[in-house]
Amino acid sequence: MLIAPSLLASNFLNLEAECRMINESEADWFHLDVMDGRFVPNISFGLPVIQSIRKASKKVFDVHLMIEEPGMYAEAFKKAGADNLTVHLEACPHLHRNIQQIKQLGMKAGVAINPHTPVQLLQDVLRDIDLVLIMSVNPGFGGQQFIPHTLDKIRTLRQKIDQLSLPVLIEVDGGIDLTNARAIAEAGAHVLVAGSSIFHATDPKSVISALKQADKQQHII
Ligand SMILES: O=C(CO)[C@@H](O)[C@H](O)COP(=O)(O)O
Repeated sequence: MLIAPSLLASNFLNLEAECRMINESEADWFHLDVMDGRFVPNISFGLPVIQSIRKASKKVFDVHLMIEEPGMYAEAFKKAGADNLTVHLEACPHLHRNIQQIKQLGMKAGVAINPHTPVQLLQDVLRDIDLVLIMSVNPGFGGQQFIPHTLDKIRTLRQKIDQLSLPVLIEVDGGIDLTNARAIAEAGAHVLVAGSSIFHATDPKSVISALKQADKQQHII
């Protein structure tokens, strides 16, 4: 199980310490949520912030673009330090072109889908991408409740990926904590994104370690 703490829930006044905590933890990726106030009704942070924290960590930078026209900025995010670049299916009328561009720039290509979007719509790009980001909340804000129907979407997608033997990771994002991580892992997720449950905890590193064991808990208990 890969763990990607979502920096959106971190203390922006003390980003250096938050980065240090992630570096010292068992987290695998930094999850970075970029919002434009158009595709989603919120504005977060962008290129200068990612460029700055790139100097503070060697971990994988997993950038989730909740923006319109992501193709206009793909090269800039590569230069800022993105390793994975994920665009929303709902924001991309030319999704295949966006995926090709991301891969040509040397990044892993991800496609995110909103809670109302069926996983079946990914069928014709599944062979071209490195990861699918299944949103388990409506994108735009941290601290929301996990939408239970997401579990069915994860199971359906995992079955398809296994059936085709594709090296595609399933990443799940929104409302994930220690109460639901095991169910999400059992449904077939490979990567868990968590914001509030990590950064609002008294001991964030131990939450990260516990989330990392989510797929093994049944053997521990
Ligand atoms: O992309 C998003 C929200 O749009 C997520 O990455 C959230 O930031 C996850 O935060 P929590 O739901 O874990 O607080």
